[in-house]
Amino acid sequence: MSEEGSTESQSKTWNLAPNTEYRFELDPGTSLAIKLASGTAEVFGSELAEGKIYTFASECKAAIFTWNGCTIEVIGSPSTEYVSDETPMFAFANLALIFEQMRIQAWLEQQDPKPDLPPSGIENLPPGPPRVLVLGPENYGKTTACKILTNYAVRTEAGWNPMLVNLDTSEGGWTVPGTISACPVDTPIPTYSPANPLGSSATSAPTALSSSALLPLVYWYGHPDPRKKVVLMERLIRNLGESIDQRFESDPKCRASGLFIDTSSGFSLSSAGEKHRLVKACIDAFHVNVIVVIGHEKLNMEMQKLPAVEQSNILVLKIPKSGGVVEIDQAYRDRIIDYQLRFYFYGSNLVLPPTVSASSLGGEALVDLSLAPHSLVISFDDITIYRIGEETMAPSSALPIGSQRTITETQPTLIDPGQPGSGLLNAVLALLAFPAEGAEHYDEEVLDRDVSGFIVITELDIPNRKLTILAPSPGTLTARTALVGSFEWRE
Ligand SMILES: Nc1ncnc2c1ncn2[C@@H]1O[C@H](COP(=O)(O)OP(=O)(O)OP(=O)(O)O)[C@@H](O)[C@H]1O
Repeated sequence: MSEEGSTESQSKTWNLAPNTEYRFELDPGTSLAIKLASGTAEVFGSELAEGKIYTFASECKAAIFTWNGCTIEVIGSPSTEYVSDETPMFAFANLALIFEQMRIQAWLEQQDPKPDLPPSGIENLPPGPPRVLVLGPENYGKTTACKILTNYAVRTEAGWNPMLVNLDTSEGGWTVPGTISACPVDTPIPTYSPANPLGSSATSAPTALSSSALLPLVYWYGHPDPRKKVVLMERLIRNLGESIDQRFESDPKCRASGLFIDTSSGFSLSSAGEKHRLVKACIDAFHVNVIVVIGHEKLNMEMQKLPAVEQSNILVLKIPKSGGVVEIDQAYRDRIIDYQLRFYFYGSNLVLPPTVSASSLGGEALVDLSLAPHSLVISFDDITIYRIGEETMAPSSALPIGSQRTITETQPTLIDPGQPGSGLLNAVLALLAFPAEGAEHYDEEVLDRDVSGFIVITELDIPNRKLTILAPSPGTLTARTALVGSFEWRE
């Protein structure tokens, strides 16, 4: 059980004028409670209910925005707090309007017989539902933009359920870091902790599902930087795109709702000879028809001129960067990875201020989602572990003269846990979802399988050929196949 800090109980009231936001940042080990006393307010597009209390923890940095003015009561002591009247929320509202038009048109187009279509009212919109790729440098608010736009879509009366795609492998989205994932969203995504930036998923808590727990489709990449293994990343993006297409075939409402793709800054950086290769992969796999560039003129121009963008008539829109987006450093990023891994296995137990009772809480704050992971001892022979690519291999200079390395970036290499330096101790492993567990499969197939869960190797007993595993549930791991990357469990 992990504790998410203590909250001091002093309370402060803030009166927010229309179109302003209260921004706050929390220190490690502290938490904050905010009550909407009157008026209307939202956190990154997710509305707050009047009179309810919302909690924030794990060094959360966020803002309470109001369109019409409100009064909030803040219980606790954030390390930074201020009100700003300079926000990009009008730009987001305009984007939301454009995307709503595209959804309505796409939905009507899908009907049989097709009704007479009313004019969209907005000129030169690309055809089809909004399939939006969000790009920008590091710490520009890409994840926040995706959240706001998704939340504005699900809040309309039409009942849209857009697909949210997380390609930021430096953070886990709904699961652990190192993954890419997608999930249809039909209720607003709350913000309360960077341990689960896109809301809680069902994958970590099969016995404690909240009504809005999401079931994302997940593929394992294994590293924070998408440029580390570009060919592998392209292949996973293609796989995810195909899975989403299949989902859209069986769910026309989801198809018309469109999708939002969150990326890491690695997608926006052009490296020599491979200019915007991952952007092109996204355009192809997700049939992107809108690119939203956050606050970066040069990237905006590069996108307008990208042949793949010109050929497909993709609409490129630039929106300003919010002054509220926090510059986060590597140490904080490392702590977020730890929070996300810990949340996957242990859940969280938030300490409430003395004056706050659990019954007064609103939204989806996980006050007491304590999970009990299991420690299992298994034999080396029970599990097959692969690493993708060549990182544990001898350097090319150590190969015999004249011989060439034949292993490619996407070649699965079988790992022997008995080999010293296997890199398995404390490694995070993704368990693959093979339809028939234990059935024979080709090595290559491990590249294209989605993930059913995660485990950590906590002890390696080479003499007795045993592994001690931390697993979210007690089930057997016999004949399972797993992938290892570069993420480690830190106590
Ligand atoms: N208006 C705001 N007020 C306060 N905090 C904010 C605001 N907008 C974003 N943040 C916070 O700033 C941090 C960075 O934002 P975000 O994760 O959206 O950026 P990003 O561009 O996706 O980052 P990355 O480079 O890691 O992909 C997050 O903790 C987010 O909650």
